[in-house]
Amino acid sequence: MGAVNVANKDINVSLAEKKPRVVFVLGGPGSGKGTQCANIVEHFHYTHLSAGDLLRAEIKSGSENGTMIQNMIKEGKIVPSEVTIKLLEKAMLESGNDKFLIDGFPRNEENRAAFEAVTKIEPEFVLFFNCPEEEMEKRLLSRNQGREDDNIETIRKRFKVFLDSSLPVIEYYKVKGKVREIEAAKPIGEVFEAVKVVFTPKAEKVVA
Ligand SMILES: Nc1ncnc2c1ncn2[C@@H]1O[C@H](COP(=O)(O)OP(=O)(O)OP(=O)(O)O)[C@@H](O)[C@H]1O
Ligand SMILES: Nc1ccn([C@@H]2O[C@H](COP(=O)(O)O)[C@@H](O)[C@H]2O)c(=O)n1
Ligand SMILES: [Mg+2]
Repeated sequence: MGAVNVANKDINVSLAEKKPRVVFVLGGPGSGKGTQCANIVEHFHYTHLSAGDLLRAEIKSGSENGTMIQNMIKEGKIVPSEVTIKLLEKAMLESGNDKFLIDGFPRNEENRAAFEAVTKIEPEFVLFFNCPEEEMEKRLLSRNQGREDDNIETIRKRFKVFLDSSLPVIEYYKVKGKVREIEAAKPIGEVFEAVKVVFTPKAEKVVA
């Protein structure tokens, strides 16, 4: 345990030293976070880190936390922050980049406060994909990526967790003036046009 703590401390010191730029990408399940992050990476050269993808990779790796994570994901529940933050820190350090899209995190107040306390990183802004539930449900049920949580029973649980636990985090950042809200119930290209405006520096924006 001691060695683990020492290793974590080293990671935290170097992340704090690096002061990476972080954008949190939030929105309900199926709102298009991953899809739009892929576009942002291509155009703006961020590194995309999906908390859900990191957790799924952890299950596949045979880690000691794998079974716990798998059970939480099947139930649409939020994995303890300690686990997710360690995965994010490791991925950030290994990437070599200094700007990150952190997708699907922070998912609740515990995620938010723990990340800030451990990394001392404040997001530049929060990109929020706002999408009606019926559109998200339709997308998730036809995603066909073999995800164990893309079934109607788990989807409903995920929607409830989003409303109860994730929306308050978005509200927290709204009060701080950090939320950039995108209407996500449009075709992928149209959504990305709105995203581009958020990422384009003010000086480069063409005045009509
Ligand atoms: N604007 C859009 N219009 C129609 N379909 C979309 C749109 N954006 C994404 N999709 C499709 O919806 C599904 C969910 O998208 P995506 O995986 O990007 O969502 P997500 O927000 O990352 O979901 P999750 O939180 O479950 O990881 C995918 O099959 C994707 O191709
Ligand atoms: N901060 C997070 C993010 C995700 N999870 C768990 O993973 C599931 C899938 O997440 P996606 O972003 O890929 O949809 C999610 O429902 C949670 O069970 C988490 O615990 N903490
Ligand atoms: Mg996703």
